[in-house]
Amino acid sequence: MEKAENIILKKEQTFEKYLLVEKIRFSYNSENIFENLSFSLPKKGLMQVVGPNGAGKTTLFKLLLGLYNPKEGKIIVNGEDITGNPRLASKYFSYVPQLIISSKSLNFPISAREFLEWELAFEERWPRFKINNNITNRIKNTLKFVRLEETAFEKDMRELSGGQKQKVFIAKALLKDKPVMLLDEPFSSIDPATRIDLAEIIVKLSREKLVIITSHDPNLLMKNTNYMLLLSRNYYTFGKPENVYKIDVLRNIYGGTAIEVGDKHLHICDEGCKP
Ligand SMILES: Nc1ncnc2c1ncn2[C@@H]1O[C@H](COP(=O)(O)OP(=O)(O)OP(=O)(O)O)[C@@H](O)[C@H]1O
Repeated sequence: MEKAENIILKKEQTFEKYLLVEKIRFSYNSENIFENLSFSLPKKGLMQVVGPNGAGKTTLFKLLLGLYNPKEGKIIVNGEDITGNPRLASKYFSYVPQLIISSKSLNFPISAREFLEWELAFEERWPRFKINNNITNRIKNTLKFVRLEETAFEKDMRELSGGQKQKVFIAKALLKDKPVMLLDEPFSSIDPATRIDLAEIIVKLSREKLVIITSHDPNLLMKNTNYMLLLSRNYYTFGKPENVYKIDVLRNIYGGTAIEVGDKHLHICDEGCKP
């Protein structure tokens, strides 16, 4: 029989390849979004998923969250096969969806603090859950961690700016304290100053957990990025930025809108920039 301490050790073991995506094939209809997609990540750090509209970034997140079953392949977290199983996936992942600022559904008349209290009440399974000072303090500390100004804690969410709302949603995900955080385009519709603020928060988080973000502007976090997944339909490259974030790879993905500026600074042109 196995000794008790061995069993405990096994339970606490962290696999070096903490998140393993293995040979994923996925399609919504006849056309494959992913074909043989594989990558692996350690327990901590930052990965940026970069690719043009429709490349499959959000689909990848939905696969990680177990919301879709791939046609082939597996997703394994810390040795546990979570493929197509949202309940198992929710043990490991928290998710901040892309914030669509124009969405009326985000304009609910509830304060940031109340919103998070409700979130926590929903997460806690014990029936006598009551909001007390400890819970309120935990929420306030989380809101401070994401650098939401204290004057915004009690404001209705509909009065908050896009950046402030984004921070509340990151705080909501953080309260769940899951080992992997997925952020879908956290910088979209956010003003430049708040982007820098958010970027610093993301870097801080990536020292504690695995953070995966999708982005159209990888340069903002490039210095602190440990891995990149560059995606376009049926083509992908994965690796450390110094090995994969190269102009020829970007041109494969973005075509002529990928440009090299000055001293090897890579840039993906949007509407306001002419290649
Ligand atoms: N539920 C669905 N049913 C059918 N096709 C879908 C569905 N969801 C997404 N798609 C298609 O799959 C492709 C990948 O979509 P996805 O949203 O994952 O791309 P993305 O890289 O996140 O794009 P964006 O940068 O615009 O957010 C797109 O062509 C999209 O139209």
